[in-house]
Amino acid sequence: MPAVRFQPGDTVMGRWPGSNLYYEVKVLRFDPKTQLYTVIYKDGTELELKDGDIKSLTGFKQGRSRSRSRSRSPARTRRSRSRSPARTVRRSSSRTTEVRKEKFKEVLEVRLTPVVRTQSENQVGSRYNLRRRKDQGDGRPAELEKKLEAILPQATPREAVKTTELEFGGRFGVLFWLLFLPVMVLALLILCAQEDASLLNFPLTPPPLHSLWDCQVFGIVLLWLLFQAVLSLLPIGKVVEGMPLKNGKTLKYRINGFYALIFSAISVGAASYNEVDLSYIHGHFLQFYTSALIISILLSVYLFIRSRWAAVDDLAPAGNSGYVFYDFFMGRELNPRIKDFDIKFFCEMRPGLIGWVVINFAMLLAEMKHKNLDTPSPAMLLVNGFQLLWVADGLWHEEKLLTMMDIVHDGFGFMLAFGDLAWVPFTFTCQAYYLASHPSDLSAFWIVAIMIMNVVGYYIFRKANSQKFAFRRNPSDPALSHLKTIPTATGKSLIVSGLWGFVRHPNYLGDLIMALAWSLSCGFNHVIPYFYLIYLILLLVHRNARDEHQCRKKYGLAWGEYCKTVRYRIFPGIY
Ligand SMILES: NC(=O)C1=CN([C@@H]2O[C@H](COP(=O)(O)OP(=O)(O)OC[C@H]3O[C@@H](n4cnc5c(N)ncnc54)[C@H](OP(=O)(O)O)[C@@H]3O)[C@@H](O)[C@H]2O)C=CC1
Ligand SMILES: CC(C)CCC[C@@H](C)[C@H]1CC=C2C3=C(CC[C@@]21C)[C@@]1(C)CC[C@H](O)C(C)(C)[C@@H]1CC3
Repeated sequence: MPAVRFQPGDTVMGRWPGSNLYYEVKVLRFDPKTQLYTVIYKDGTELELKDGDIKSLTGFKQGRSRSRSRSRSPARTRRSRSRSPARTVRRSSSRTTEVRKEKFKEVLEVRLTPVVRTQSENQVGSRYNLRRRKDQGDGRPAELEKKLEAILPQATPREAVKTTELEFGGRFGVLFWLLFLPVMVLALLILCAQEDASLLNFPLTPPPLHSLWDCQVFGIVLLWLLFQAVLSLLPIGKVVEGMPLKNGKTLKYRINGFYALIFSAISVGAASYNEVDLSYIHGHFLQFYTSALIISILLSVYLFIRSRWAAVDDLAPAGNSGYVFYDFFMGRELNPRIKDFDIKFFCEMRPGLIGWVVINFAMLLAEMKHKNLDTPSPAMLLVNGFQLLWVADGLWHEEKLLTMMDIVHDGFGFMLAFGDLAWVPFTFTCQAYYLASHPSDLSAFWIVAIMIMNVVGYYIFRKANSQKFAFRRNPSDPALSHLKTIPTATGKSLIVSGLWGFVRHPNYLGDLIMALAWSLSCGFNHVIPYFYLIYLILLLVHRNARDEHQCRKKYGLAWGEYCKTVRYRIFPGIY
């Protein structure tokens, strides 16, 4: 075990996680169990750092002066301030490499700007705002980093950081979820199909095997996945870069989800026009679910096995505890790819999400067929319309997913594979599945009220998400100049006015209002159509807790101040 190099109270240079920037920090404590130092930055942010991410002040300064004495031009002497020793140590190769590295350091050099805020801005007084010099958010550092990677000798392989904070009930909790979630979806579908869909009427005998398995259905599901994969690979739509990874590199993604939706709609429409009976999906729904479940399990096993060969930098921070079931559930690899095909991004946005809309349409046809209707019921039309809008919106804004926790932080394991391929298409469709065989007679008043509710929810959801995305992309956008913000030590600010000043997650609130509108469309006869709403409340409350935990770590005191300014989490009036 390595010796403890620093003591509480020592002032050292600490690397800012995920970057090559070093700031002066004070050591607060060392945890021998996790081998992590808790350090405090000048703005009060507390973080846990590995030994390798801490340099002694003297070593750091020596590194700096060594590099200064080697510099020839005064300009370079000026630039060599706040230089990372890690980079100094690496400087052993040719002169050309050195010159290129100097250029790179210039970009990474940081500036400490005291931020003085006014009385009206919550009396914060002065503090430091750390910004990358010359990085105006135009992607130049990432590009330079890539060039640098290409010219530098390979760095010593790093060890993966072990996941110590276990979520979802830890190693035993995930065992429960692994078994419970697939069974719960099955139970939900069985109940939905019953004439009396009351919870009290749940059949106690298990369903016969033939109602769960059909080779043809399995083949159709595979074909659907293949069809969506081909659509995702079509050279249509722009190619964008994702968020920088731990090693500073970025991955490229083709954004063509909305085209895929249109192609899929045309294909399904053409099939229906040519008398392909889509209500087949309704009649074989359990078999479709079992097929999707099996595929998600096989995919998770494949992902787990291939993660053994993944590079340290490609591992997700949350899925590397060393406990097999935990890591299998959470996912070890962050962005598993086969060549340029990103499996996680594909699964999140395509087969399940577009499948959801197709299944809804199949349920609409099944309702008309079974109830001998010339037109679908108003409730079925509302559910189909609302959910199509939600899916189309998601695919239209597909690029924004690249900044979300699921892509940036979570590994791709059973939770997301099952969630994307089985949970989304078979539980999110539960309202349409329910309506296909249960009536919901809505009065004109209710129809209008539900439509208004969905419009209000959608407005809040879209405005909040778009505002945050636009602000993150360009905080100095004149269109956003009316927003009040709180600066943080990372250089990013937090919006504290408008929707983001009303509650801390207005986008969740909007999503929940929409979910309520969808459920209300199904009437009050049974609780089953409210499943989606209940799931979303639980998921978003939990997600909110996870996100706030991450933000507290990232933003330290500034986050605490944000919480004091914007007191409610998701629901106004509830802390
Ligand atoms: N139907 C479903 O099953 C689900 C739907 N969703 C929906 O997806 C959407 C996105 O959700 P999700 O990714 O969880 O969360 P958010 O889009 O809310 O992202 C949270 C992040 O936003 C940034 N942030 C938080 N507060 C502020 C602020 N005041 N100002 C600026 N930035 C802030 C922080 O990241 P940073 O500072 O690093 O930028 C934080 O980590 C939501 O609308 C949600 O309803 C989500 C999950 C499931
Ligand atoms: C198995 C579980 C109990 C939970 C699984 C959860 C996942 C299915 C969802 C977690 C977050 C999601 C999001 C979307 C789809 C569902 C999952 C993966 C989303 C990509 C759908 C499209 C939206 O527009 C969105 C806002 C981008 C969604 C983001 C979160």
